[in-house]
Amino acid sequence: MNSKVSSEEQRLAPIRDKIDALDAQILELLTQRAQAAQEVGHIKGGFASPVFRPERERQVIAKLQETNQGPLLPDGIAAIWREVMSACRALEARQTIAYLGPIGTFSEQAAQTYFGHSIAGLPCNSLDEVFRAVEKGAAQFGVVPVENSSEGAVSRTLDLLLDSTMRISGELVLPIHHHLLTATGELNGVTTVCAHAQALAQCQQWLSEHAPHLKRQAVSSNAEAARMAAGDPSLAAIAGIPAQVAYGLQVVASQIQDDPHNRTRFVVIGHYACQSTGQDQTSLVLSVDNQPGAVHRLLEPLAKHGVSMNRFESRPARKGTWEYHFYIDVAGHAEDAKVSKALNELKAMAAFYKNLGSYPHSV
Ligand SMILES: O=C(O)C(=O)C[C@]1(C(=O)O)C=C[C@@H](O)C=C1
Repeated sequence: MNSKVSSEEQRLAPIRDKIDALDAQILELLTQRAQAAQEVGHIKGGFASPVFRPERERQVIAKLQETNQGPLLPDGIAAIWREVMSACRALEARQTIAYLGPIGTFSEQAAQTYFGHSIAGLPCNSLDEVFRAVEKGAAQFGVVPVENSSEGAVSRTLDLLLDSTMRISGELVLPIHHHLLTATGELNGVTTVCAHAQALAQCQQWLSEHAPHLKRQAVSSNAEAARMAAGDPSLAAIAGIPAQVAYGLQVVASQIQDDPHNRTRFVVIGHYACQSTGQDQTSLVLSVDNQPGAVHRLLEPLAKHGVSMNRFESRPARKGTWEYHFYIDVAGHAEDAKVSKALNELKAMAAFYKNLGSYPHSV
């Protein structure tokens, strides 16, 4: 060992001893926390009530972020306590979470980010299957994409939310970084690039500039594209790092999405109705009779009661007529006084009204 290394080791040793001692204390505290969660689990078991409480988990994280003095960043606090609560929750009952598979999709990453890693994942072949899995009780919750910052709404999810009996009980926003991947890390012999249609659209400028010769082929998911590219030297895939790792691919070019801030918003679907936390959002689907000014009038109760609208999206009602469903997110919980008044008035005016759920805003 040279003297530089040995002096570094000498200085590190006492700090590492301190870290070991702190870890032992953290483990002791985590053990006590896990035992408390087990007690909560026994009480809930007696009432046959749900294990996962998104509003409580959000409160725990928000309170810690408020009292945190640094140097840990708020995102770090959220990531650590999501995993802590995931492990504690699994002691009460491991939750099964359905998402669009196969393994390595952004949906899987979203499910693990939101629920932590102490879950049983249920990868599904389609968004329809995710909804069915939760409806039938094969999973307690599902995680589905609703909108992307570059490509807009995920229309199949909107249609399924409209027809489903399930509620939205949470949301999360995930940065989406796409990479060009092949089995060898090179493009020699590659003729076609595969990805989900949304990913191809999110990378279209980059592909036109840097790989105009590649044929573009839309497949059911980016992870499926990665799986295909792993076994076929004529294929490249566009996918994220989880898919690259899952299928043992090499990166040809990283971060090829046209918008560096590309993000996707996911919602958590299930049967659970969240209580108010003071930091909530409510998602609605509405339609109005086809009359001049009807949409404007419909939204008046929101302004009147000071409820802000976070999102407004329209989808054809799929009846062969020029009718639309409006997907609206408003700030607040449906049981908050002013939101409740606004929604009652809005419901009275709408030709169709469905509350998809009130849930805590993402932290
Ligand atoms: O407070 C509860 O209801 C718990 O079950 C405990 C706990 C936690 O670990 O803090 C775990 C699971 C729930 O989703 C919420 C919180």
